[in-house]
Amino acid sequence: MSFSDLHAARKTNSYVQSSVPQNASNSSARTASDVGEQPEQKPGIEPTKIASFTGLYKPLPSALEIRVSETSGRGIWTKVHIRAGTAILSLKPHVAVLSLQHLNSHCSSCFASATSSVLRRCTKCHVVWYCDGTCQSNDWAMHKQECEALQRWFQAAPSSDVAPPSDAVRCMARILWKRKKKGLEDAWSREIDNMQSHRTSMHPSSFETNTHLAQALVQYMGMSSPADLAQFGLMSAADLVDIISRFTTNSFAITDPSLTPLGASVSPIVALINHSCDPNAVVVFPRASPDPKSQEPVMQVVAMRDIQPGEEILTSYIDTTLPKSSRQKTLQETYYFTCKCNLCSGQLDIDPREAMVCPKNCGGLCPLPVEEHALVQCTKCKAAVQATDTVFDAVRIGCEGLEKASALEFKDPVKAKQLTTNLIPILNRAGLTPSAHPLLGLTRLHQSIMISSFPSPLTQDHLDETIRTATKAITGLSALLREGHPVLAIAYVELGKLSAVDEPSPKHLSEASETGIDEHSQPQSQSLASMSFSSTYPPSGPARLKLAYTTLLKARGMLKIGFGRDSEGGAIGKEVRDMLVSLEKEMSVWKTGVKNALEGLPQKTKG
Ligand SMILES: C[S@@+](CC[C@H](N)C(=O)[O-])C[C@H]1O[C@@H](n2cnc3c(N)ncnc32)[C@H](O)[C@@H]1O
Repeated sequence: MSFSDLHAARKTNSYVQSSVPQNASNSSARTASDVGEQPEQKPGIEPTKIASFTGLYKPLPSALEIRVSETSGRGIWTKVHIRAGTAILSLKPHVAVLSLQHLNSHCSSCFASATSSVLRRCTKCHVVWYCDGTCQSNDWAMHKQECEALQRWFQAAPSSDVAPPSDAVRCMARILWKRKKKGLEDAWSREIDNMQSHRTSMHPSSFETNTHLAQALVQYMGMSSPADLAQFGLMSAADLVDIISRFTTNSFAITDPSLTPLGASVSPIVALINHSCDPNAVVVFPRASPDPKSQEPVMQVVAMRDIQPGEEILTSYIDTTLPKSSRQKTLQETYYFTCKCNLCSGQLDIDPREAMVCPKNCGGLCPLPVEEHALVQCTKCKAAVQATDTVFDAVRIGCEGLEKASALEFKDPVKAKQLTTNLIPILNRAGLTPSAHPLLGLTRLHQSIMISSFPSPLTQDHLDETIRTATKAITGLSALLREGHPVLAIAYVELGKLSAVDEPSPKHLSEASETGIDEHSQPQSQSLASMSFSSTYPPSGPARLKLAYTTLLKARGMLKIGFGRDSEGGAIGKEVRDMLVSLEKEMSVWKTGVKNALEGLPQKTKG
C-alpha cells in the first residue's frame, strides 16, 4: 500500500481492512468490523481505533494492542500497567546485518564481538565472519544467496579494493531473498509488506540516494531484467522504491550492549511503534540470552518509566539531546512527519538543549538567543543577556566545529581533539549550560577521543581530564534524559570505569590524611555537577575508588531500567556487577591499610 493510499484509507477508516493484502490467501482475514471497537478516549487525546491483523504480529503479547490514529497511523498501546524496566517486547529481528566496519570484528550470525571468541571467515565470499560452525550453519539459510551475490559483486568490480555493498543494500537483499523463499502470502512477508512506505511523498532531496540504493541493490542481487525483479515479487520500479522506502522508514540501528552501532536490522512489530522526543520506551540489544549463539541478536523494547493502561508505547527514532530544529528536520526528512510531542510543541519554559546561565549568575537560566529572538533574559531574575553576538558566534562556530570534529574523529583524531579542546572553553565562556547544543555534543566527542587516545604509559593529567569530561557529559545528559535512559546509564558506566583505572601518579600519596576513605567525606547528596567544577576533582586514591564505586552503583540501577530489569541490565549490567564486587574488595583493602597505618600497625599492601 502506498502512502497516499494509506492516507486516504485512514481518512475513510478502512485502513486496517485494506492494509491486509487484498490477495491474502488467509480466508479468515478480518474485515472493517475489526476496527469497530472504540477504546476509551481521554480528553484532548487523539481518537484511535483498535486494529487487528489476522495471522500477523503473533509475538505481540495480548496485553498490547495495535491501534490506528489519524495523525500517526498504526501504533502500539498497552492495556495494562507496565513497570519501568520491563521488557515490553523481546524478539529476533526479521533480518539484521553488520555495517562494513564491523564485518570482520563481529559474528554475522549472533553479532558477538571478536573479543569474546576468535572468528572464522567464510571461505567462499571472504566477507562475513562467524564464531564457529554453529553460528555459520545458523546463518546459512540467509547467507547462501548472499555468499553468491558477494562473490559476483567482487568478480564484477573494476578493482580488487572495492568494498562490499552497504548494510542497507545487504539488509534489503536479505529481505528479498527470504521473502521469495517464504512466499508472498506468508506472515513473514506480509509483515514486511505492511510496513509503512512513503514512496509517493518522497522528498526530491532523497531521489539521488534512493536511485543509488536501487542501482546497488539490483546489481548486487544480479537482477538485470524486469523478469528478474518479478521473481522477488517486484512488479515495477515503484515496488522497488517501496522496498527502499520501507527500509528507510522502519529499520533500526543494531547496537552492542554499550550502544555502539553495529549495523542495521528490521523488525516489523517493533516498527509499529510511533515516535516521541520524550519517549516512554527504548529499543536496545542487551545480549542477555541464555544461549546467545542460537538466540542473539535479541531486540528488546524496554519501558523507561511506568506506563499506564491505555497509553501508547513510544520510542524515539532520533537523538533527543539535539534541539528542536534539528530533531524536526531529521524527522521530516527521514520519516515524513512533524512531531507534536510535549518537547516539540514548546510546553517547556526553557529547553536545556538551548539554554545559557544567567549573565548575573543568579542561578537561573536564559534561552539561547537566536536570530529571530535575539533579546533574551534570565527566567528567574529577568537580567537581559547583553553579549548576544558573542553567544551567537560561539554557537555557530561550535556547530560547525562539532560537525568537522565528528567527521575527523577516526580519520584524524589529533585534529579532532584540537577542535574539541579549543571550542569547549569558547562555549563555556559564552555561558552555555553543559546540556546545551553544541556544547554537550563537543563534550561527548572530546570524551570519546580522549579515551581512544590514551597514551602509553597513561598520564595522570590525561586520565584526570577524561574523568572531568565524562562528568560534564553526565551533567549535560542528566538535564535531558530521564533516569534509566540507556544513554545516561552507559555514561555512568564509562565514568565509573574511568575512575577505577589505576592512577599513574596518585596525588593522595602526598595527601594521604585528606583522602582516606571516610564515609562522610563525599556526601551522597553532592552532585557530580558541583563536584566536577571543583579544583580538587577528580579525587585521588581511596576517594577516587569510592567515586568509582558510587558511580557504578548508580549505573547499575539505571542499567536495570534501560536494559531491562529481568536481565539485570544485560551484558553491561553483569560486567558492572563484577566490577562492583572487585571494587568492594579493593576498598576494604584500602580501609584496612589506612586503619593499620593510623594505629601504627604494619600495612598490608593493595591487591
Ligand atoms: C516506524 S513507522 C511507525 C508505524 C507507522 N505508524 C505505521 O502505521 O506503520 C514510522 C512512521 O510512522 C509515522 N509516525 C511515527 N511517529 C509519528 C508521530 N509522532 N507523529 C506522526 N506520525 C508518526 C510516520 O509516518 C513515520 O514515517
